[in-house]
Amino acid sequence: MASHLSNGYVNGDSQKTFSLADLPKSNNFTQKLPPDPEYPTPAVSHKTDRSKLGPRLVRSAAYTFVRPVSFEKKELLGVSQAALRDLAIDNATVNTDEFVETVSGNKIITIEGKEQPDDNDIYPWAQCYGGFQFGQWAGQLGDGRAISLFETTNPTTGTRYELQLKGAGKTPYSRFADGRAVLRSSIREFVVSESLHALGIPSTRALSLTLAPEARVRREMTEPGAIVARFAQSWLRLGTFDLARSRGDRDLIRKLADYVAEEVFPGWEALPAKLVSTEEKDAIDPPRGVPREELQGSEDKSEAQENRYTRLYREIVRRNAKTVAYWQAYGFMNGVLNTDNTSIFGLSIDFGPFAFMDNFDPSYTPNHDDHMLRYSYKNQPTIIWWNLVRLGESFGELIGAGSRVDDDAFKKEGVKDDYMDEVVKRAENTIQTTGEEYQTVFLAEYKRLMTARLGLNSFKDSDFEELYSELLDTLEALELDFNHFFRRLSFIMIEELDTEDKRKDVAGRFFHHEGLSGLVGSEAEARARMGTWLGKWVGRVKEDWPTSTEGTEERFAAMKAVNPKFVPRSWILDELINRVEKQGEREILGHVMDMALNPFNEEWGWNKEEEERFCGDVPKFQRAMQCSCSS
Ligand SMILES: Nc1ncnc2c1ncn2[C@@H]1O[C@H](COP(=O)(O)OP(=O)(O)OP(=O)(O)O)[C@@H](O)[C@H]1O
Repeated sequence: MASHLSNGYVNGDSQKTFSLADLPKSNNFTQKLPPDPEYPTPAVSHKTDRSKLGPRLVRSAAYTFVRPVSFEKKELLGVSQAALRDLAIDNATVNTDEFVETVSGNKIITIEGKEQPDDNDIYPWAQCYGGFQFGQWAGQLGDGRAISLFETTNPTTGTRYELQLKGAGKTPYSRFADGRAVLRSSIREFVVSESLHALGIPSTRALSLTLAPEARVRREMTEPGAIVARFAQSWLRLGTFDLARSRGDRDLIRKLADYVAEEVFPGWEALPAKLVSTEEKDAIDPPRGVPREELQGSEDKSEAQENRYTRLYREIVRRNAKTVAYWQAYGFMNGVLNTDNTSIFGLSIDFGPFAFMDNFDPSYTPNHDDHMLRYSYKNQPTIIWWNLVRLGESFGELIGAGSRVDDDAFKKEGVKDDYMDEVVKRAENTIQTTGEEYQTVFLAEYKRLMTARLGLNSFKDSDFEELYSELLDTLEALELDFNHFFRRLSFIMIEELDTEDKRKDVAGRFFHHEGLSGLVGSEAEARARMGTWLGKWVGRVKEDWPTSTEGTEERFAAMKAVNPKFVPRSWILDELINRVEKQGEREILGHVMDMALNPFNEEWGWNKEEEERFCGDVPKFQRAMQCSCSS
C-alpha cells in the first residue's frame, strides 16, 4: 500500500493494539434495544434477499439488522492515525485484505465463516430515527446510508465506540435515495471529523476513507462513490426520541432513555445532581453520585423535584451547551442543525455543508440553501436549545412524573387526569430551568475558551464587553479572518505594543494581503480601532503574566496550544477534493490529514510552501464559500 497511508499522527503511547478481527467487540445496542419486528434477529435479516431490505416505515424499533453492500472495486485512500490509536487498531494491519474488506462493507467479520448468524451474534444494523428539519417535523428518517458493524472498547482507555460505515448501501431508512455517498462529501467528513477532535471539539470520528473508483453515484452530476468508516461513543440523535414521541411510543422512549443513561453514559449515578443555586460555579461543576432512585427537591409535589430522568435530560443539555460553546469559540458551523443532526452525547455530528469561519461574520451560514439563516453562526446556540426543547418534550412525561415515574400504573397507562396538571407543570418548569442551566454552561465554557484563546489566565467581568465584544465587532467591521487573528495574536510581544504608534503598526498584521476592502473605511481608522483593542488586550496580558522573557515564552506556548495554525477551511477542502478526485493525487490527502490531526504545529515537514499556503490568507474569491446539501 502507498506510503501516504502511514503519514499523520505520531503515537507516543504504548498500548495493546489489535487487528480489526481481534478487537474486543460487543453489541449492547442491538441486545438492549428493540429490533425491527419484521427482521427481529440477525438470522432472519441475513437470509432475506438484500434487495427486500429497502425503504419502509419501521415502528416500535430502535434499529433494523441489515448488512452493508460493498462495491466491486475499492481503493483505501486514507486512514486516520489518531483513530487507529483511539480504537487500539494495529497500524500494521491497515493494509491487509481484512481491514480493507471490512471498512468497505464487504466483510462482516463477526459472522465470518458462518452460513447463518446466531441470534446473539454481532450483526450490522441501521438506526431508526426521525427529526425536525428546518423547524418542520420530517417524520421517519433513520440511517439511510449508514450501517453500524459493531461496538468496540479500547482496553487501555476503557472508551467504547460504535464503528459504522457511511455510504454502504440502502437500508429500510433510505426513503427515495440510494444509500450511497459521493467522494466529495466523504473527503469532507473524513477530514473534518478528525480535525474537530484534534482541536478538542467533541465530534464523531473517522477511521478510513475508501474510494469506489468505478461506482457512479448520481447527484446533480454523476460522481464517484466512497465509504467512510466512522465511529462515535453513540450515534443516537435527538431525532431518535422525536420519532418515538411522534408515534406516542412511551415504552420506546423509556427504553431509549434507560439505554442512554446506563450504556452511553457511565450509569445513573454519574449524572449531575440538582443545582443548589444559579451560581456559575455550581452550574459548571455540579456534584454527581446521586443514587438512581433518589428524588431531589424539597417537597414531594414540588415543581422543582428532580428524578433520574431529569438528571439525564440535564446531562444531555449540558453536553450540547459545551459543544456549541466550542463551535462559537472556534468559528465552526455545522450548517444543518436539524434534530437528527444533534447528538445525545453532545458530539458534532453529520458533516454536510459545514465550514470554519473565514472573515468573522455572525450572519454567515455555509449552507447555500439556508435562506432564512436559521443555521448561521450567530443562531447556533439558540437553535441547539430549540432542538433540546423538543427533547424536553419527548422526556416530558418522564421528567414530569416525579416520584410516580416507577409506579406500575404510570408505566403502563401514562399520566392520569387527576395529576396531569402536576406533571405538565413540573415538566415545563424543568425545561425552563434547564434552559437557564444551558445558558450558564454555554457562557461559562465560551468564556473559558475565549480566555484561553486570548492568552489570559483569568476572566474579569469587563472582559466580555471590552475584549470579546469589541474584538468581534472589530473583526466584523474590518472584514478580518477569525482564526488567523488568534494565531497571529499568539506571538505578539508586550514591547511591540507599548506605544500607540506601535500598536497601529502591529494592527496591520491582521489585515489581508490585499489590504482592507474599500467598504470598511480608511486604513488609518482601521489601524486606530485595532490599535485601541490591542492596547486593552496588552493591559490585561500584563495583569495575568510576568513581563519576563520566560513569562512571554510561556504565554506564547499556552496560546499556540489553543490557537490552531491549520483548520480545514472550505477552500482547502475544495482544492483537496479536486486534486484527489480529478487529478488522481493521493498523497495530498495524507498530508492534509496530518495537518488536521496536528493543528497547533508550526510546521509539518511535508512541503513548507504548501503548508504555508494552506495556513495563510484565504484567496480573496474563495472566502465564505457555501455549499449545498447534496452529498
Ligand atoms: N444517499 C442517501 N441514501 C439514503 N439515505 C440518505 C442519503 N442521503 C441522505 N439520506 C438520509 O436522509 C436523512 C438526512 O440526511 P443527512 O444528509 O442529514 O444525513 P447523512 O449525511 O446521510 O447522515 P449522517 O447524519 O448519518 O451523517 C438521513 O436519514 C440520511 O440517512
